[in-house]
Amino acid sequence: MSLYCGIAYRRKISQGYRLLSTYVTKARYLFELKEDDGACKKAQQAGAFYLFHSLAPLLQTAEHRYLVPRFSLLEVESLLHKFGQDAQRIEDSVLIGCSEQHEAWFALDLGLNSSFSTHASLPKSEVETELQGSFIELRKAIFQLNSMDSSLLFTAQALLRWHDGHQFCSKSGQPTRKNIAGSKRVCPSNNIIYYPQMAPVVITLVSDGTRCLLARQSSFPKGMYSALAGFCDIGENMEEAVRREVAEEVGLEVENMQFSASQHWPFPNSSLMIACHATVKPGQTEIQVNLRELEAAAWFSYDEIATALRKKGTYIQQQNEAFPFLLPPKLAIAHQLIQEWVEKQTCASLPA
Ligand SMILES: NC(=O)C1=CN([C@@H]2O[C@H](COP(=O)(O)OP(=O)(O)OC[C@H]3O[C@@H](n4cnc5c(N)ncnc54)[C@H](O)[C@@H]3O)[C@@H](O)[C@H]2O)C=CC1
Ligand SMILES: [Mg+2]
Repeated sequence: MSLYCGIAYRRKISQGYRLLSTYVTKARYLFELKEDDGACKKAQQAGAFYLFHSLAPLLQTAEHRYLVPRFSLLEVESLLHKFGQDAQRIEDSVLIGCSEQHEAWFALDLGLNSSFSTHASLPKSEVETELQGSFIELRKAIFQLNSMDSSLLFTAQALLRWHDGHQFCSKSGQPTRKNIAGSKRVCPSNNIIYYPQMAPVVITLVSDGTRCLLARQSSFPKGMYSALAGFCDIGENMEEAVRREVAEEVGLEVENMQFSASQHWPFPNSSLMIACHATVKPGQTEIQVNLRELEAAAWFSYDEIATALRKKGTYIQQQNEAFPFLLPPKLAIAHQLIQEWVEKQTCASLPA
């Protein structure tokens, strides 16, 4: 091969003929299904369906874990038929992901009102018997789900809830129509497109260098304390929201902050949790709790937090034990912030 030809060959490779990674082909495949109703409908044929009833996922118990069954299109169609519903109800389903082999995954709620079939919801307990599972409230199930299942079910529940709450155009009042993937809804009278929204929420672990600040709302489980959190106001960036929320909730001024990670959190509605660490000015650490927002807030020492992190057992077991306070569940990004803080404190205390 001549030198030129070799260079041309290399350029050809660099111009995108190289093999795309599995992640890239998966992302592009899902994008195509969201944009092309025909492709999405075709993907349903060989796809798999997660079933919900009034936003509770169908789960099967196996020892101390929950399994999340998936059903083929044929199985879902025969279930609908068995309970006197037309297969058109499948158009209420939403695309929630796909496997590396491009098996598309959908979620379908059998309990919410259907915009496609006049029938009401399927009878919950009979469907549970038929499918040998139970529809379990997601917030209760998260403690016994693995992270991949919980992430998929979080997305599914958030999307199903969004469609259920956005059946009409907020401008014309006309019924809106979802696309096959459920990635948008359109008003046929004015062509306004509605996209599923997440509300941005900042969550901050405030430290004064040796202690961290945790707070609780009356709605939290008994004894649980968490990092400070708050919805971003319109027009605010993350930094401004952190400063405002800390000032509002505990009367302190944040000095520095450092982004940590983010998380989709579907409870009670879809929030995008933007997590960061923040420090307050040394000497300016006197908490003044805003009792309109919080039930309590306090500084916690490294030892108290490290001991709480070492607590074993389920949430309920921990609650029953006479333990001064509980930390958020591992799945919550608040727990990750607290874990990071303890690791940082541990490293800082090691001899140089
Ligand atoms: N995943 C995690 O680790 C954690 C998640 N969270 C979540 O963060 C969210 C915000 O926490 P809060 O302290 O309650 O927020 P917050 O401190 O902003 O107080 C809630 C109040 O914000 C107002 N608000 C403003 N925009 C809102 C919106 N888009 N939706 C609902 N209310 C809005 C309402 O008046 C509401 O009562 C909650 O949904 C909670 O579930 C909270 C702590 C930990
Ligand atoms: Mg808050």
